[in-house]
Amino acid sequence: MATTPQLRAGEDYKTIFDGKIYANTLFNQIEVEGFTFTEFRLKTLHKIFSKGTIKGKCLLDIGSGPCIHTVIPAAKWFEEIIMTDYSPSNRDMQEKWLKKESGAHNWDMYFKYYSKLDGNENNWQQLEADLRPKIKRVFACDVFLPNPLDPIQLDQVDVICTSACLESASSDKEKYNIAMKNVVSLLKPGGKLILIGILNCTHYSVGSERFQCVSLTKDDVVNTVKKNDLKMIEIFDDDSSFDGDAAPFKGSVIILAEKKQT
Ligand SMILES: C[S@@+](CC[C@H](N)C(=O)[O-])C[C@H]1O[C@@H](n2cnc3c(N)ncnc32)[C@H](O)[C@@H]1O
Repeated sequence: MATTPQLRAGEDYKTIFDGKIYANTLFNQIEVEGFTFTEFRLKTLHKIFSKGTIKGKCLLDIGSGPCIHTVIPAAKWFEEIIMTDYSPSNRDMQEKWLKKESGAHNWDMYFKYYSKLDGNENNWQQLEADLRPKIKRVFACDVFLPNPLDPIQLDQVDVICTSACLESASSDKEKYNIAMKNVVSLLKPGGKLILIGILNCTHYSVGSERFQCVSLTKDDVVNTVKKNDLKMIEIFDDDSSFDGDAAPFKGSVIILAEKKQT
């Protein structure tokens, strides 16, 4: 009889999570029949950033994992982009990509996809060359600390982007709310949050390990945003679902919100 794998969480991200396997499992393809989450994220982020209104000195990406797909279309609008993660394996993958070291994930198809959305397919290597020097720092981060970047004291930033992190880090809705509150404390009043959330997902797998996730509805996400000093600007949703063991979920949402002036 098949046994259900133990659900991993918290400190397991420091010891067990393998960023290389995660990247290879979820980020070796973009267009997958019946699975539109990746394309939904790329098209929506492209739409959000190509207006040229979401810009500033610093963009902070929270719980980046080994990934850079969220910040490619942001590069030209910011002086600096900071990537963060709780897992050392993910931060190592970030550093490898930045330093072009062996073992780095190959993100070429993502640069090609965005440059095609820009209507300038041949420009993808320029997008890559523009992004690398903008990512000046990769920090450790724990969304359950009042200052998630502790011991770093960062000036509040213009824009925060976070994708599938807060629900993966949280065991319940109360923790999800605390994580959101801590993350929003890093944002300037008037600053923008781009929150990418995966819905109705209880776990996801990385290799043979299964990680917990708090199951959220769209209303849960919207209500948590509104509870945390944020004003909704725009909401995008996708009803794509997936029932394979890698990440069973139903739906995803991207919220663009603004931190209220106090
Ligand atoms: C499902 S992955 C998402 C990664 C990436 N942002 C993406 O879009 O694929 C969840 C991420 O949350 C990170 N994470 C888990 N607990 C965390 C915590 N307490 N603080 C910050 N990040 C955490 C994990 O290390 C992992 O990279």
